[in-house]
This record gives sequence, structure tokens and C-alpha cells, in this order.
Amino acid sequence: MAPRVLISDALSPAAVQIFKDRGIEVDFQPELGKDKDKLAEIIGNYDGLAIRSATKVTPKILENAKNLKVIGRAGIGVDNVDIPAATARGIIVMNTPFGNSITTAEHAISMMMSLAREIPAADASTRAGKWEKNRFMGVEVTNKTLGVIGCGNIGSIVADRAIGLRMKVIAFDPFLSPERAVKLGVEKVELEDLLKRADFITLHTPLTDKTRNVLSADAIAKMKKGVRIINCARGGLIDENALRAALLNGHVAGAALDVFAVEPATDNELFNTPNVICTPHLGASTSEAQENVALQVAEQMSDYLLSGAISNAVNFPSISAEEAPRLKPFVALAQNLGSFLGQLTEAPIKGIRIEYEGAVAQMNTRALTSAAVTGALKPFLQDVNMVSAPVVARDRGITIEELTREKGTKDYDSFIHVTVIAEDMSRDAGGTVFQDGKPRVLEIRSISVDAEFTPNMIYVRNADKPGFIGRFGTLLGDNNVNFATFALGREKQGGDAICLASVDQEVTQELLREIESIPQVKRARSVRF
Ligand SMILES: NC(=O)C1=CN([C@@H]2O[C@H](COP(=O)(O)OP(=O)(O)OC[C@H]3O[C@@H](n4cnc5c(N)ncnc54)[C@H](O)[C@@H]3O)[C@@H](O)[C@H]2O)C=CC1
Ligand SMILES: O=C(O)CCC(=O)C(=O)O
Repeated sequence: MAPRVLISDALSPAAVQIFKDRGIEVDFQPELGKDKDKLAEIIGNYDGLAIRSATKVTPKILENAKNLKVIGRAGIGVDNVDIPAATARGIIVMNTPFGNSITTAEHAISMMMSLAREIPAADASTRAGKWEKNRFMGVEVTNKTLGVIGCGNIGSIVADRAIGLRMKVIAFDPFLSPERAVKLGVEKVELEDLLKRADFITLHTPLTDKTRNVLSADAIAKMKKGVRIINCARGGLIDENALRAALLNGHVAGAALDVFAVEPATDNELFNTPNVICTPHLGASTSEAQENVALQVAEQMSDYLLSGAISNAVNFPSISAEEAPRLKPFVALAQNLGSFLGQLTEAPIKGIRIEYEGAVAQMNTRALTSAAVTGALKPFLQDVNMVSAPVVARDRGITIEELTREKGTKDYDSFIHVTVIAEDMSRDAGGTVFQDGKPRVLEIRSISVDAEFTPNMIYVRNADKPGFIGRFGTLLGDNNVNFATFALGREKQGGDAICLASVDQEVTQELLREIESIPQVKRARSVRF
């Protein structure tokens, strides 16, 4: 069945066409983002949800999203999606980190110029027939200092345009390297310094616990008198009450706001405050940007739903379209090794160690580790998947250790070795992917074997003494269970031995008990893949 995607915000129709062209069923309901109850009612029917900023993806909506695999944000900020809740449900959340950056930077520059020359107020006054030539005395931006808070994609485009306007640009961003600052032509400064020196301050950080109210009453008090503030990032970055007070007492000469603490903003106090310019979250609203982000999000979501390729996920490492087919058998190998060990484990798991040797060490090991952890946890937690597994493990205090060795110690091009450390004991198994693309288990408890993973398998630990194979075969025959393949391995002659048999029928607990009654057998377990 073709995957189904719901578009619940006003995305460019270009997205609809992409989904259709890729063979994905798509419902375009741009008003639905505003109707939380209806969205919660129908979200269970979809594999993908494409949104902009109006749709709030809350835990309640996610609770009903039984089939949802991916949420695609046609834009940058994903603060309207509950990421931890989506991750816990194994849903990929992806955005389009560059598609609207230029447009948003241009909006910030437009807002700055509008503030400098009071264009909206002058426009309204002129239309009102007042011709107030003496009322509107602007300021030049040339040679003024622009303080950029958050110098990432958008902040650095704003800086570049401002330098073109002959402004001096200073930037506060803890993650801006001195080399990058030099390349951008900006001076990297501390926040205090920026607040004291800037004539204009523009915000370009995401809204996080660290950036919320970065422009607080205290921060505003430290600014130069007559400063002008531009916010085209997120409303919560500014304490709106403090800003209003500072505008009313003249400490701040003007503020241009595209974003508000509560959106849609229909009755914000700042609307009645002098020297404020407002736009309704229009930063990304140009036909170019909307076309870019719609096309990109639809391509990314389609790639994921159809081939498992992941780009720009905020809660999972990327897997490129070229990498996805190469990675796929190793994902299966890692998941099956984890699953094999998880199925044998009875005590609580304390840790999982995954070792990568040879060529596989160069692949996307984060994705492979997630697969191994998924396999190990799935026998205990049915709903876990590659997206949620690392979080689920962390929440349960299970430590995940990943080791890579580019030069292998085995005779294989690539080798993955998984150890599941439980409260009672550790179990380990390793394997590779052969030329035929099939994952193989090649080592269990440091004993060599060679078996494919098949739906019904019997794993036996026995003593390497004569008579076991004959009795085992007879017992399965008597129970109408047919062998498909049979792999044996032993530590040394007469020592510990293992057997991994693939059978065509399901294995009952009763049959396992009978196998365990064979004198050479120490343990028999059914494992399924
Ligand atoms: N108004 C609108 O329509 C739009 C608004 N946005 C907003 O703009 C924000 C920035 O977008 P991009 O530049 O693409 O993101 P980005 O991730 O490229 O840049 C953000 C920068 O903020 C910096 N940062 C993080 N924490 C910081 C802190 N505590 N103090 C100072 N800097 C900090 C980061 O190091 C990074 O360099 C987005 O998060 C989004 O909320 C984005 C697009 C459109
Ligand atoms: O989709 C929009 O109009 C808002 C864009 C935005 O805020 C973002 O990309 O972070």
C-alpha cells in the first residue's frame, strides 16, 4: 500500500505534486493545523505529516499518530513539534535548514531599514493626508553597529548584507569560531559587550531554554539608549513586557517584530506601543522560499517513506539516498545480532556494546548502533524502533558503548560484534554481510559458526560429546519439525559447543524442554527474526 501523507499547513502546492509524482497518497488540508481536535482525530491514518508553523504537534496528537513515521517541517524552527514525544514514539522529525534563510535574512534587513526610517508610520500618515514631513526624522545605518545574536545560517547572511550597507557588525554566538568570524567579517564579542555597543540588535537564535528571554529586562537595561531591536527569529527570545516598558520610557527607540511570544498574535500589548513595527511571522514568506522548502520537505519525506534515506532529521543521523541501500543489510545485521542476544537475555539489561571493525567502521555507525539497540530491546519493548531506541535505553539507564576499529582483527572486510550486558551475565555475538547481501552470524560466545538469520531458529548450547546430533534430529522429526539449515561450532574438541538450526515450523516450549532433556544439552532456546 502506498504511504499516506497529510499536509496540514499552507505549503506551496509544489509539495503535493512531488508526493504524487513519487507515488505517495497526499491529503492537502491547509486549514487543519488550526484545528487540533480534528487533527488528533485523523492523524492515525497517515504515515507522514508535512507542516509549517501553524500546526502544533503536541503529545496528544502524537498519542493518536499510530502509523506516523515522519514529520516534515517546511522551514527551520521545529519548536512547534514536541521532539522528545515524537522521538519516544519513533517518529523522525526533519526540517529544511537552508531553504528560507536568505528570505528571512532579507526580512530582518527590511525590518531594520523600516525602523531606521519609520516607513510604516510614515506611510500610514501620508495616506491619512497628513504630510508630516517634520515628524519623521530617521537615522542612517551607515557606520552604525549591528549586534547579531546567533550567527548561524540566517545571522551570517544578515551580517553579510549589513556589511554591504557599510555597518560594523559584532556577533554573539558561543558556537561561532574565531576563524568563521574573521571569514564573515564580523567581530565576535560577548553578550554584555554586544548589548553595550550595538545601535541595532537583531536576533537569530533558535528558541531554547538558554535563549528564552535572552533580551530580558536586565539585558535591555544594559543596552545603549536609543537602540533599535529586530526579532525575526522567535517571540520567546524577548521579554515583551520589559520591551514595552523600555519603548515607553524611550530607552529603546524602536522594535521591529515578526514573531511573538504567543502566536497567532492578535491582541499583543506591543501593538499599542509607539515605535513598534509588526509583521505576522512573515520571515519565510516569499514565493522563492516557500517553493524551496515545500519541494525539499516533500523530497525528504518521500525518500524516507520509500527508501529509508534520512536527510535533515533533528532526532536521527542522516542517511543519504546513496548510503541507504549499502547500509540496509548492515542495519539488518546489527538489529538481528541485538535481537538474538536480547531474546536470550532474561535479567535486566545494563549495557550494550557495539564494536565495528573494517569497512563498516566508516559507515553511519550511529544508525547501526540504534539498530543493534532496537534489536536488543525489542523482546522487552515492542514499540521501540531505530529512532526511539537510544532515548528509551538512556531513560532506562542502559549504557550504550560504540567502538570502531578501521583495521579489522577478523578475516572479513567488515565485522560487527554486539555484547549485551545484563545483570546476570554478558552475551555476545558477531557477524558480517556476505557478497550476496545477506547478514550472517559468524560468532557466538567467541565460538565460530556460520548461519543466516531466518524466521524460526533453535539455539542450543551443548557439550561437544557424541550422540547429540542424532538425538536432536530424531526429536525434531518426531515433532514434525523440518530442518532448513544447521550450523555447529565448538570451543575445542570435547568442550562447549553451540548449534544454530533453522527450522520450517514454529518451535513450542514443550519441544524446547524435550531438547533440554538430551543429556549433552545445557540450554535450548527458540529465536525468531
Ligand atoms: N521568522 C521566520 O519566519 C523564521 C524564523 N526562523 C528562526 O530563525 C532561527 C535561526 O535560524 P538559522 O540561522 O537557520 O539557525 P542556525 O542553527 O543556522 O543558527 C542559529 C545560531 O544560533 C546560535 N546559538 C544557539 N544558542 C545560542 C545562544 N544561547 N546564544 C547565542 N547564539 C546561540 C547557534 O550557535 C547558531 O549559530 C531559527 O531557529 C528559527 O527559529 C527561521 C526561519 C524563518
Ligand atoms: O513557515 C513559516 O512561515 C515560518 C518559518 C519559520 O519560522 C521557520 O522556518 O523557522
